[in-house]
Amino acid sequence: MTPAPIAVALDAPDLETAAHWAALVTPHVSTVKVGLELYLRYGPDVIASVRGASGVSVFLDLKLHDIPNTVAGAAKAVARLRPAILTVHAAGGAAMIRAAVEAAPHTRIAAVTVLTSLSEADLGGIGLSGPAPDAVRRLAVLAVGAGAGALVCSPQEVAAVRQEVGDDIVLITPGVRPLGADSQDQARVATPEQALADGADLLVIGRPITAAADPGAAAATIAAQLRRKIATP
Ligand SMILES: O=C(O)c1cc(=O)[nH]c(=O)n1[C@@H]1O[C@H](COP(=O)(O)O)[C@@H](O)[C@H]1O
Repeated sequence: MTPAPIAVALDAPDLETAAHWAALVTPHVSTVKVGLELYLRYGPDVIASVRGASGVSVFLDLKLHDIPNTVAGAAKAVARLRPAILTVHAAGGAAMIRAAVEAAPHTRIAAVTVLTSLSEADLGGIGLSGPAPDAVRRLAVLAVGAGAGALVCSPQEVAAVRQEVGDDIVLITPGVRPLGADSQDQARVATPEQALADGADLLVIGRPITAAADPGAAAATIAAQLRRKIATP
């Protein structure tokens, strides 16, 4: 069966747990995501551990955000690990995004627009006034212009971003919660089915899968729902 377009966020405190989750979910999903918690604790070895024998795509979520020269060096340092996707913050600006794209030519650079944990009130607090979709669209256009091949936004903006950037850009949505699930620290959320219907290519899902009693079964259930949605849109 084709794996569902889900990146499971392996936000685990230790490598054994992350590798265990990865083994449980990889029959059902296309991608696993390594974030700051694991990478800062274990470094490059973590990539091979979660990739395992399955050869699942690895999404390295380091959300780089610094001056272009520093980001170029960081992107080059991790490019040799051949992650399928590497994140940078779009707010780092066009030159920074371009530096990452040039430094990691075999990795898709995904620009994070506005974190899904930020509400409209939070945006005002950091000086990004106006509705979240406006800021997301602005940053999306800037990032694509700088060569980003993927964008990260919430499912609430994905339809608008798709309209803005067309079909060639991979749209990635965290902030995904099955119906009735706790949104926790996520502010701009939608269900997996809605995210897919609105044009997301890859859904990032962490705790709704990894905190389940059986992460493999949780991943299989969401994957089956998405496959049904793909078959009968
Ligand atoms: O870049 C990301 O993956 C990301 C961007 C964003 O705006 N919001 C966001 O939640 N994420 C990541 O997506 C994952 C969401 O996890 P859950 O909230 O547990 O589903 C975490 O690993 C976050 O670091």
